[in-house]
Amino acid sequence: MNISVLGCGRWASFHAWYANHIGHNVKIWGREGSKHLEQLQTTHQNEYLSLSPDITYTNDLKLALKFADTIIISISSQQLRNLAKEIKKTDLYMQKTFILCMKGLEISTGKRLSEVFTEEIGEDCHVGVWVGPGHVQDFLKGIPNCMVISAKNTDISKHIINIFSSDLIRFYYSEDLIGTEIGAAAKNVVGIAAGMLDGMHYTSLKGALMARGTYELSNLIKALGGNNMTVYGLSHLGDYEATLFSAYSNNRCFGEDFVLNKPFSKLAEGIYTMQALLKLADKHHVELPICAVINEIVINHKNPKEELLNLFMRPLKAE
Ligand SMILES: NC(=O)C1=CN([C@@H]2O[C@H](COP(=O)(O)OP(=O)(O)OC[C@H]3O[C@@H](n4cnc5c(N)ncnc54)[C@H](OP(=O)(O)O)[C@@H]3O)[C@@H](O)[C@H]2O)C=CC1
Ligand SMILES: O=C(CO)COP(=O)(O)O
Repeated sequence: MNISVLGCGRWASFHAWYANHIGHNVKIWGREGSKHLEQLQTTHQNEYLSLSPDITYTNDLKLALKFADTIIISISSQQLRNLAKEIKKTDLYMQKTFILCMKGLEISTGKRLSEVFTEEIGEDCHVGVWVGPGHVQDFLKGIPNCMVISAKNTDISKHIINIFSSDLIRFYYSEDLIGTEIGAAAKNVVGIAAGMLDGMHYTSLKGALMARGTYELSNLIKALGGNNMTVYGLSHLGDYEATLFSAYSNNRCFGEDFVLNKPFSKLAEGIYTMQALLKLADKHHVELPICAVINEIVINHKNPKEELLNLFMRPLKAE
């Protein structure tokens, strides 16, 4: 089957590798001037992986959309609306299946990525999200993982699972798109908090962080109309190992480097997501103490140790 991958960074290149690995024909699209695209095109590799020479490349969005009926998108979440507008202009999206492989929320609106995409494109295509734990580095070593697909309609999820199942990735589907997307995006904020604890040598507080992180997110998911139990599934709690404990997690590394005053240049989606989550929390009258504290530290430059200790050592409160 033909698969197009829109995006050519860390996770998009993994998707291209994976689709090729399980026998699909793959075309990668990158925007005009993309250094990532140029590197892949000329060397067939990047800092994470090597790609088969069978994979083709383009910076022509129309060519990428014509190539396949199943299209993976993995770019930075804040750019999805712009890309969706470009896709809309091509008129080449009808009846295709778009799979959003990103973890974020739109900072200006708090909207989930499937909402953003559907708002721009309309209902003439199928949209699913593919999230859950997984790092390129682990998959490339052959270590399998479980991931989750969600869509408005379960038939779409099952269709995606049929195309992409393998011994390397075992899929589950979730009927709770709201909980799945919020959970996937929010785990990055908890990952930043975990990295800060690591940087402060307070790693043992990660147990409390996990207990309280799931609790506060479950309240938000419920208020948004999702299932509060989804937070304990693959998209959120199931991704804690890969984010709160993994040396490969950009979000955890960002948090650690932040408290150590070291620069961090890779994409840490949690920085944007925490701001979107706080808007949602405000609108729906839900408290998100962990998100609020991380926001105070990162955006308002409050003292990390003081803020995090205040968070966990708050006055008497029933669990
Ligand atoms: N287990 C999982 O499900 C994982 C999910 N992710 C998610 O994948 C997403 C991407 O992360 P990652 O690959 O690390 O990020 P990278 O920074 O490595 O790649 C981002 C890509 O987005 C592209 N891009 C940015 N803006 C635009 C735009 N306006 N139009 C088109 N392309 C654009 C960049 O293009 P350019 O090449 O020009 O810079 C780059 O190719 C994130 O949401 C992340 O959370 C990441 C890892 C694992
Ligand atoms: O989502 C991921 C692992 O499941 C990747 O997390 P980071 O973006 O923090 O590296």
